[in-house]
Amino acid sequence: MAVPGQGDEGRSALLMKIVMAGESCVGKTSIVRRYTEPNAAAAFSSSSYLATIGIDFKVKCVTLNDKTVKLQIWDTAGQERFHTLSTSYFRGAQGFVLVYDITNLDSFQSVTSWMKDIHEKAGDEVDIVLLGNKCDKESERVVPKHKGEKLAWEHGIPFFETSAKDNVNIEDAFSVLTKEILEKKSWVLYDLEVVDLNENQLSLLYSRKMFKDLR
Ligand SMILES: Nc1nc2c(ncn2[C@@H]2O[C@H](COP(=O)(O)OP(=O)(O)OP(=O)(O)O)[C@@H](O)[C@H]2O)c(=O)[nH]1
Repeated sequence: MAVPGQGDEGRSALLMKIVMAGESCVGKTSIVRRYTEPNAAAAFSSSSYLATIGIDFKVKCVTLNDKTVKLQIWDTAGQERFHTLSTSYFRGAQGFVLVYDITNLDSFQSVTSWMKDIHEKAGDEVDIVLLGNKCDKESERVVPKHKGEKLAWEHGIPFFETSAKDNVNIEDAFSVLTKEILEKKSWVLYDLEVVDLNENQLSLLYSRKMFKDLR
């Protein structure tokens, strides 16, 4: 049986493009690191914050319904000056992790605008999971949990409160999202070959192949 993240990277696999979305500083990079890097906890030993410049992505292989699935997780920059660049990566995504910060009201109020961007660029059929991150900071909370639940319910999407810091609900959120994507009956997966052009930057060669029989 395939072991997630071990030894499957080189093999042709079903591929899902997942994009992180949400305002700056809500924790998108921290969530991706927590999910894809086993020792991500070390990242929280420092109080420094490095904004994502441009775009980055990580790859993680998981096994779903006995299929090896390569998750390509794009981490976009939330800063306004990168908005056009970030949203240009929405096209072709099958899933989105839309994040706000429970200690930042503006980040919650911008969720609807991010939803609009997602549907405009990626269509109405994409799967989205809404995360209220930094739930370890209960004393600084300004967005009640029920407001996040209500918003997610209005959009018909799953919702989790998460903490990248304490590793709360991160695995579950990605698991629910990837299962929803895989369960779509009329779904087409693209096999993308990721080419490492140099040590710092990655580019993509898209070789489109249809996978009709997913089960
Ligand atoms: N307490 C706490 N802090 C967090 C959590 N997630 C992220 N942070 C902190 O919040 C700050 C911003 O985190 P990032 O992951 O860089 O945020 P981002 O959304 O990727 O920001 P941009 O790159 O600007 O879009 C950093 O100082 C993190 O350490 C969390 O769950 N709990």
